[in-house]
Amino acid sequence: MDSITSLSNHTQNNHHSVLSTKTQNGCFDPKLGSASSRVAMATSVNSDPKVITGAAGYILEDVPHFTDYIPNLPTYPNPLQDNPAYSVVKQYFVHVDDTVPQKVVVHKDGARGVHFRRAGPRQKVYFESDEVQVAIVTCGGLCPGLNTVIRELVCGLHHMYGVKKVLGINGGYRGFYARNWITLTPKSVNDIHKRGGTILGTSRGGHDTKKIVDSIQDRGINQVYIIGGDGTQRGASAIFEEVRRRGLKVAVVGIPKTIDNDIPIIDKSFGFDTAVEEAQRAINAAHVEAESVENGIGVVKLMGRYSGFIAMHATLASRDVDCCLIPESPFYLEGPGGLFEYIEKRLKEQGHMVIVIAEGAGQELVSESVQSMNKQDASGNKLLQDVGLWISQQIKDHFAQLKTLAITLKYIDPTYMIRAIPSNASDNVYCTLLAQSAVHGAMAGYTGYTSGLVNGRQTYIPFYRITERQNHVVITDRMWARLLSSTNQPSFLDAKGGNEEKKGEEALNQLQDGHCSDETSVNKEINCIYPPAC
Ligand SMILES: Nc1ncnc2c1ncn2[C@@H]1O[C@H](COP(=O)(O)OP(=O)(O)O)[C@@H](O)[C@H]1O
Ligand SMILES: O=P(O)(O)OC[C@H]1O[C@](O)(COP(=O)(O)O)[C@@H](O)[C@@H]1O
Ligand SMILES: [Mg+2]
Repeated sequence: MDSITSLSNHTQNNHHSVLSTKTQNGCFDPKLGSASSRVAMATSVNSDPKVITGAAGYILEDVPHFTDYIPNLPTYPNPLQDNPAYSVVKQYFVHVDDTVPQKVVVHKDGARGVHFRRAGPRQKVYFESDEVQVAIVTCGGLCPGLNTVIRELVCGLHHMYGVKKVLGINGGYRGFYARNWITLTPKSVNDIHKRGGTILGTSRGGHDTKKIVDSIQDRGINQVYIIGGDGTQRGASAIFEEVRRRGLKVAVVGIPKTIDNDIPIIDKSFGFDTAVEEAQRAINAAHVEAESVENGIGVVKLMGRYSGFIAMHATLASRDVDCCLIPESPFYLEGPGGLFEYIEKRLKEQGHMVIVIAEGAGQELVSESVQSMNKQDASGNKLLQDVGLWISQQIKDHFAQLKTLAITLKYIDPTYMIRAIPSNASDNVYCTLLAQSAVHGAMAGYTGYTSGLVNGRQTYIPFYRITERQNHVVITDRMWARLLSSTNQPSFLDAKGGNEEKKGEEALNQLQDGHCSDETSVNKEINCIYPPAC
């Protein structure tokens, strides 16, 4: 990097928060804090971020490399240069200075802003093919495309780099030290992309980072591919730090998985399109049922614990939905501007209606009327109450009391159906590129990164940028405005509790703080209103 200079690491420490709740001996124990309290408790104990600055406000948030902590490593020519498929491709190897901007909307005098390292094959690699020993693990909830990523890691390593020793970890993180490992070959994974789930199995719940690294060391593993969501990537970051502390030449690579699309920075997560497509089937069914009777109401509950992306996109895609309720947009039932008033209006106008509700929506309302559970799952994620059932009952009770409008309500809950299926064609291509990019980076000596798509380009993103926050639908962005204008539903901003004022204040504060949402391209185009902050 000729033209750029490295920024003092000390000035960058504030970027780097570790979101793990660890016990003193390196275990992640979810009982020590909920997902949100974990964020609040974050302390900075990890290696410093690599931030490089250049002319005109250029910033590269770079990823670690073996050479940062292991001196005098030998390099080898990339075997792809002799591969007939790739050797003819002009500029197949990625230039060392290629980076990808986080924001594509720029202003004439604006700073160039944050960039990430472009993914892809490098001219030199840091492993000889027969030296490489790989472990692959899947953790957290299911997501369409997990098997495709596993397949393409195995096949990519084998066909592009001649790597033959690939092992699969059974049942998530704990499988590193508590289960037998599985040998993976191009033959054994040949058909797996046609199946939903993960052939490796998965799990939630705590694990012991030190035991995982012991086991990596004992088995001579030098590349670890970790497929999982926000919790998993936090775990991967801790594994990387331990590997680095021990000075091991082991590439720790994350591949972001989340059906909720709640991982920041990346355009969108794999399996998201498939899930939205599958959700259409439930919405169609709800629409058919609702349309077929007088004053029919169809309610569909979709996944989305803290982020309503699936509900928002399924609604926008379907055009049959009259109201979409997500965790980011509080709503209320009674009174002017409330849900009941809107339902009455829609039924009078068109005789039926469809409501899509994300599982994390309206949890505060459910807690008010049902005794709050405040429980967590094995990983410390909040366990939600069934808002779909709750809202269906509330609507039924309301119209039963009203007596002027007899409704028929059908509740459809396709929750697990949208994530337990194989990925569709476009997600399969996406999974392939993600897996191949992950492999190129590890072979080139990069480590401690998540492989992700940013503005349509494959990149390597440092773990701390992936784990520092969650991606949410920004209800002051254009995408949510598009949804409101497509469904004509109330914005629920004029709540009795002065909701409108509060929301307005929040939006203004975000702008005054210089906060620009860097959500996925799903709503990225909207980001900035005040150029200097971006
Ligand atoms: N804050 C954390 N720090 C370290 N590891 C974590 C953390 N949260 C979760 N994990 C680990 O990641 C795994 C998956 O986490 P989970 O939250 O269930 O799913 P996801 O990764 O899909 O969000 C768990 O088995 C757990 O051991
Ligand atoms: O029943 P499970 O397996 O805990 O999964 C339910 C949760 O999984 C999710 O799909 C998210 O999972 P991840 O955090 O693993 O991405 C949520 O939408 C849902 O609340
Ligand atoms: Mg998660």
